[in-house]
Amino acid sequence: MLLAIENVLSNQELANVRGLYAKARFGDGRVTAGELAAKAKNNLQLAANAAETQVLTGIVHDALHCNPLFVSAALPKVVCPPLFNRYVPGMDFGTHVDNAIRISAVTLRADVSGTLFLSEPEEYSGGELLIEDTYGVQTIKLSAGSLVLYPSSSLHRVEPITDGHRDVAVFWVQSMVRDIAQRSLLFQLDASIQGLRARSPESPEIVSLVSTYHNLLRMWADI
Ligand SMILES: O=C(O)CCC(=O)C(=O)O
Ligand SMILES: [Fe+2]
Repeated sequence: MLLAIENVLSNQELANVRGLYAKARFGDGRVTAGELAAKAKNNLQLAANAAETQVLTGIVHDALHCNPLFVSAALPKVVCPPLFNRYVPGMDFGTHVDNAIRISAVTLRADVSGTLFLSEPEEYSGGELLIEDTYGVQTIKLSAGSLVLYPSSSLHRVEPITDGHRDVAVFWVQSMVRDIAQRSLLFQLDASIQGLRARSPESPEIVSLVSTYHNLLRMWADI
């Protein structure tokens, strides 16, 4: 399941993040890449111990956990501290699949990968995120403050940047529901319940659908 979520960061949060990016000093992105990804990865990254990293991590984590669509789609058990990346002209990230296990301040199994866009699409050329999913290759370039989520098992790449710079925060989620098909069903069911609630709040079926949602979650979730 590939899902774009708009306006995950408010204008104020985005301005704060961009202010911190403007002050930050970036190093080589390969320091956190696994053996295979290191060959493909060609970008800049904020060090985990840089002064700005902790503040940025707090802003992104808070925004994610407050976003009902993110919570419903990812059913997060653990979200790793994001990597704060910048791509300048000539940089790219070749085709790869993300490591199954991410080891950082927290160790997790990567079920869901996320890119939170911090630059506007018109601020750089190239730099599309290409993700192979069941329906073919999807090309993603979202507005600043928006997010794409995709299964960590997907092959993906970032096309070379030819002008400007592409700032993103990338992160991985270990989901309470490991199985992607089960997670997708729960997401669809939750979306239907929210739609029904909005259109017809008095529907007696809501109680039974919510019960079904929770009973499926009880059956499938590991916490
Ligand atoms: O920059 C992106 O959108 C994705 C980067 C990526 O694939 C990675 O860091 O593993
Ligand atoms: Fe990746």
